[in-house]
Amino acid sequence: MFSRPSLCGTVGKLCRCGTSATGITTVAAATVPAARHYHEVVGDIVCPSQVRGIDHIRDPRLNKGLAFTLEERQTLGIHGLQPARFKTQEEQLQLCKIAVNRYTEPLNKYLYLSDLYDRNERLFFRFLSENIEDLMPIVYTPTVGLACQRFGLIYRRPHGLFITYNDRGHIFDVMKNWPEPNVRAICVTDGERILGLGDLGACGMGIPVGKLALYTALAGIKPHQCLPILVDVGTNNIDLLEDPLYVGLRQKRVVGREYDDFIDEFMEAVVQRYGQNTLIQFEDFGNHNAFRFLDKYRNTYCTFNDDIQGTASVAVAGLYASKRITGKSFKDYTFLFAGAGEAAIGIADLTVKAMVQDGVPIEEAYNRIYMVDIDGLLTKSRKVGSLDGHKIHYAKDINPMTDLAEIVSTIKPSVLIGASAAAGIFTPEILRTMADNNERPVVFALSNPTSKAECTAEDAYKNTDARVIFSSGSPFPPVQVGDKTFYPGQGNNAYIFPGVGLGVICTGTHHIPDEMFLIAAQELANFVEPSDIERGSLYPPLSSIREVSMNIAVGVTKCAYDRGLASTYPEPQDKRKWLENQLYNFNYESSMPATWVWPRMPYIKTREESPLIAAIK
Ligand SMILES: NC(=O)C1=CN([C@@H]2O[C@H](COP(=O)(O)OP(=O)(O)OC[C@H]3O[C@@H](n4cnc5c(N)ncnc54)[C@H](OP(=O)(O)O)[C@@H]3O)[C@@H](O)[C@H]2O)C=CC1
Ligand SMILES: CC(=O)C(=O)O
Ligand SMILES: [Mg+2]
Repeated sequence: MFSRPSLCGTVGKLCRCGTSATGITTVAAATVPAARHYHEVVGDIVCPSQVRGIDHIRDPRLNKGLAFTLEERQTLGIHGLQPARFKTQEEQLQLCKIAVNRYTEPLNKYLYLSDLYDRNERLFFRFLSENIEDLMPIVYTPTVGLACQRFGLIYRRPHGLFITYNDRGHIFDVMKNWPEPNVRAICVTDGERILGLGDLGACGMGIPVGKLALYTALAGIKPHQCLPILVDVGTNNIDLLEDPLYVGLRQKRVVGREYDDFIDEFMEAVVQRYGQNTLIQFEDFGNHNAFRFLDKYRNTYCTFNDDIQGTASVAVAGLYASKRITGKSFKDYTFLFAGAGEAAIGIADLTVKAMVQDGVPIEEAYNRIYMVDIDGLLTKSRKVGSLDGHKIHYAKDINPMTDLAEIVSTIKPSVLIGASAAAGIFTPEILRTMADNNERPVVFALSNPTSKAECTAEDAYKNTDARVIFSSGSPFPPVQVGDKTFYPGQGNNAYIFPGVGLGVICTGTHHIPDEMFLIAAQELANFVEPSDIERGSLYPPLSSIREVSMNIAVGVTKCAYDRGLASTYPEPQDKRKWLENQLYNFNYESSMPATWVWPRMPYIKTREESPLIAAIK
């Protein structure tokens, strides 16, 4: 149980369930109004028996499908509303598998899962968490990109909050309409840079919904503690503005002072509604805003930018793991980034930190990193203004070059990292040059979705005599070269943000230092087994990502207490166990009231009276 004052909530009446706030005290708690307990069908402690009849089945948080026992069906007044058969959650999971596999189109699988989420929350999350290799590509990249592009067509029910520019001055009031009182983690986007697909405006909502589904599925953070938000300030995507199916504000993006004031108000409203330590994950904002907001809010709010910091962490983990194959240390690497935006700069900055930690002097670390943006190599001779922000650190005193193939031939990088959203720019020629210059070239094609990757896994292996150490942002199928099959790993921030999120919200961390992302990178790299490397992957299999998330959360928790950033006290001794005790229960719980029952229909046999019913678990 997280250390927050309102642990249970039934609509509008003071709680008489006897539940008390946890004995753990937190600084955050002091900022929240005095603990008042309400019973609601929301949050952590629900009193399921208070929602009876068909409403019980219609509530996805209470619904268990055919797993309601005879006693529960009697007690809840739902007897007869379902067929006679009883099914365990395990049987239901088997059915889900059959059902989702009936669809061949990924978008139809996405819709099936979305319906399941609306119907039966625990079944959805258990299904997702136990089948992550098959289902992550559906709820996340690449299919979530398609779902965003078709958002106006497929939108059905609210999975998050839309706050539009018309709500300025009233954002707190809009936030009050979200029914959950105990949100701990928000993922927010303004839809300006959705994956590598550009400005999708309000259709970008699919991204925070998908990210937060992974918070639960991969790190066990309770779903009611997660809130996806789309701040709708318009879109500059002309196709969307002209599309009759577009569901967002039909106007150009609000910019400048008005936009900044709006985001300021949003941040303040989050704190007012949910407390100072509410985690706010910025996702898929445009480049020019992403860095500004990170700099502006990182020391005053509990916030991080996933595209900058989460991506940095997963990529640096891959670099750590690559050293085990190349046998080199960071000081022997030369890095070339195709892209100099959120992801690339984030990775470069954290790589510098990792190199410095490995004993490389900071100037030497910067010297080892070359970057290319849309205008070519970052050089000192560039016009003033074209080296804005963080780019300046990586500009080199060499002749300008614009052709990536020429740059690769000249710089001779040992590591080539793509985060450009420019599909196919790692041409066969470039990959062959990487192989000519390195015994084991390292190539990351991190852009999402699959259609935006700098190269395919197949191209990477086939143009390097299969010597490449490869990873990609979106999943690629295994590649067969000769008699060997390679299983490329997925260099995606999904390995990082759920574990960081768990550690941060459990500890009530005030703000999140970069150090936590370096710790996360090291935890992830430590989890990589020789067998993963052997099969061609720099990352552990997705099926073990829940264990990875827990290790990351433990590392983040230690850091939060060591650095005095935690506000949940007392400090737990056994941090892993303490974290585990706060996780979501993916299994159905009893729907029977603890102390009293409605009279059962007298002609129905009880478990004891009927051997048939007694056999049902
Ligand atoms: N795998 C993962 O976990 C993640 C992957 N990504 C992916 O990375 C990609 C980029 O995202 P992000 O960094 O946020 O976007 P940004 O818009 O911040 O950065 C894109 C960068 O690519 C540069 N660029 C564009 N076209 C080319 C080109 N043809 N050659 C060289 N450079 C080019 C841009 O140049 P300029 O600066 O001049 O505009 C810019 O520096 C997206 O596809 C995104 O999905 C992002 C986050 C996480
Ligand atoms: C993975 C991710 O965050 C992105 O592509 O934007
Ligand atoms: Mg992103």
